[in-house]
Amino acid sequence: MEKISVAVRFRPSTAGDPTSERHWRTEDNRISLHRPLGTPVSGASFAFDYVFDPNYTNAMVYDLLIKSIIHAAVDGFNGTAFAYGQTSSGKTFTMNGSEEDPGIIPLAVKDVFRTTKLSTEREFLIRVSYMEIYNEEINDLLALENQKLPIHESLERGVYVAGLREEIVNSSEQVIESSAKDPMNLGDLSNGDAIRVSVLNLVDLAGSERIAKTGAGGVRLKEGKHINKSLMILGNVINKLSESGKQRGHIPYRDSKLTRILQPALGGNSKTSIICTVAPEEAHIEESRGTLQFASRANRITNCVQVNEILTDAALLKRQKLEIEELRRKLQGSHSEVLEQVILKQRNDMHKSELECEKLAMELEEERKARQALELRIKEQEKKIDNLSSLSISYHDASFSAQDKFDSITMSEDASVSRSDIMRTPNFKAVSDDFVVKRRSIFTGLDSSPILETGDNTVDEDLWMQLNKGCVTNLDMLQMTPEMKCQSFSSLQMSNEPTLDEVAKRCDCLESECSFNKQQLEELRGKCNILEGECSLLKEEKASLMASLSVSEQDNEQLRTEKEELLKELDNEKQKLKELKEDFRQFSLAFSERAGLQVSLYTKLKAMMENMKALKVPCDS
Ligand SMILES: Nc1ncnc2c1ncn2[C@@H]1O[C@H](COP(=O)(O)OP(=O)(O)OP(=O)(O)O)[C@@H](O)[C@H]1O
Repeated sequence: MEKISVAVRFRPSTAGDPTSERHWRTEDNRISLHRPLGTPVSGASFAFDYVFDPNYTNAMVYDLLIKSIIHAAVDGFNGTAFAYGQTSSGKTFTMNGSEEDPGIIPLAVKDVFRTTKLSTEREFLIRVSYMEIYNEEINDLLALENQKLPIHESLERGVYVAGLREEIVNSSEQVIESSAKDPMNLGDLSNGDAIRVSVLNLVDLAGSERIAKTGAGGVRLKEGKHINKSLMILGNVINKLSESGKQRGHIPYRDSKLTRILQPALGGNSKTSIICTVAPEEAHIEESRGTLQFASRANRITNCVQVNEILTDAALLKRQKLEIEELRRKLQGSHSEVLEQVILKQRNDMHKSELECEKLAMELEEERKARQALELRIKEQEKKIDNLSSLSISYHDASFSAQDKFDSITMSEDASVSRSDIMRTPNFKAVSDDFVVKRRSIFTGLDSSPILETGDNTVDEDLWMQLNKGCVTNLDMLQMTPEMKCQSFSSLQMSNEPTLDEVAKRCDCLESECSFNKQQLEELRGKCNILEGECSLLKEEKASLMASLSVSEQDNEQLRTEKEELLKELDNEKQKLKELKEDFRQFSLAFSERAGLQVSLYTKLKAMMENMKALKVPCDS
C-alpha cells in the first residue's frame, strides 16, 4: 500500500497584485488562509507532502515529487502524474514548462531514456501515445483519423483505450510534445524472462473552476459542462476513496472517461503524484480553497502498487516449471509428514504411559495382595494372641489350683510368698528350702491325699509324679539335688507346656510383631494410595493423549485431502504445461510455414519484378 503524493504549487501573483501575501501563508508543508488583519481563517489550514512557493522551479518540483515515479516506471511499476487546478493557476506551466524551465513531461521523458540507457541488464521498448478527452470523447492526437475511441479492459492490459496509436521511440527527441494526455508504455524486454510492462500517464487537466464563473456560452458552454462533469466525477472518486473502507461504497470510476482511464492511478496499481496548482490572488480564494480541499482528500488515498509482468511463452514455461517445482517441494516437505511424526511420537508416548500404567497396576495388585496377606497374618496372630491369652488364663487358673494344693502340702516357713506373686511372676520369688522332693521306695494310697503328714518339707517320688500328672522329670536329678528350690519348680512343672513367663514373653513378642506389622500395613496403605493417585493421573494423561491423538488424526486427514488437492493441481499444471508446449510447437510450425511462405512470395515477387523489368526494356527501347 502506498499513499498518493500530493503537492500544492503557488504560481507567482500577477504583476502589481500585492494581495496574495496577505491571504495565503505557507510554512514548510503547511498552508493557511488569513484575514487581511492576519487572523487565521478556521477550517482553512492544510498540510501536504510538499508546498511549493513561486521560488520552486519545475526542475525542483520534478526532483522532489516526480523523479521517483519515473524511475519506478522503468522498474515495471505504473506511474501517474497530473496537475489539477483552476484556469491559469499554472497546470500547463508545471506539466510542459517553458524552454528555460522545462516542465514535468519533458523532464520525465529525458529521464526515462537516460535511465533505460544506463541499464545494462535489460532491454527496453518505449511506446508513446498521445490523446485528448474532449466532450467525453477520446481522440487520438497521433492519428487524427482515430476519433471517439472506446475504453476496454482486459486481464493482461487492464484499462486501455482501444485503437490508440502507439509510436515506438528510441530517444527523447522522438517523443512528441504533449499538452493533454500522454500515456507512455515502458516495456522491458529481457530475453527468455518475464516482460515488465508499465504505463506512465502524464496528464494536464482542464481548469477546475465552476462553469458559471467562466461566463461561457454556446460551444464553450457545452465544452465547459463536459469538463465540469469530468472534474466533478474526479472529485467524487477522490472523495469516496478518501473515506474509510466501510463508508466508501461504490466508486464511480465508470461515470467519466477521465476517471475510467485514471482508475489505476486512483486507488489502484500505480504510483501517483498530484500537483495542485493555486492562483494566489484574492479574487481566487474560493477556487483555491476548493483546490486545497481536493488536494487534502487526495492525500488520504492509498494505492496498491506492484510490478506488472507479462510472460512470454518461454518465460511462462520457465515460470510454470518453477511453480511445479515449488508445488513438489511443498508436497515433499509438507506439513503432513511433520504431523505424522508428531502422531507417531504421541502414539509412542501413549504406549509408554500404558505400559507404565500396567506396571503400576501390577505393582498395586501385588501391594494389595501383600496387604491382604499381612492382614490375614495379623488376624492369625491376633487369634494366636487370643488363644495364648486364653491359654495363659487357663494355665494360670490351673497353676493356681496346683499352688493351692502345694500350699496345703508346703510347710512354708516364709509367709511372704503370696499367691499373687506367683501369678504375676511365677519364677520370681525364691523360696528357700521350703519344699524338697524326696524319693520313696514304696508309695500307695495316694488317691485322696498324697500329702504325707511327715512333718518335714519333703514329698516322695510317686506323689511327685502324681502331682505332675505324667510330666517327664528327671527324678535322678531331683534326687541329686534334693534341696532344689521352688524356683526350679515351675520348670519342672511345665516341661511339656510353656511356662507363664514364656507365654508372657511370647505375647510381648507377638504384640510387638503385630504392632510392627500394623505399622507396615499403614505404610503399605500409604504406598497404595500414592500408587492409586499415580494410576489415576496416568489414566487422565492417557485420556488427554487420546484426545490430542484424535485431533492430530483429524489434522492429518485434512492434510491428506490438501495433499490430494495439491496433487490434482499439480496434474492440472502438468496438463497446462503440456498444452502450452503443444501451442508453442504449433506456433513455431505456423511461424516457420509463414516464413517459408514469405520467402516464396518474395521469390515470386522478385521473379515478377524481373519479368516486368524484362518486359519494360523492349517498350522503352
Ligand atoms: N510557477 C510559475 N512560475 C512562473 N510563471 C508561471 C508559473 N505558473 C504559471 N505561470 C504563468 O501563469 C500563466 C498561466 O499558467 P498556465 O497556462 O500554466 O495555467 P493553466 O492552469 O494551465 O491554465 P489552463 O487551465 O487555462 O490551461 C502562464 O503565463 C504561466 O507562464
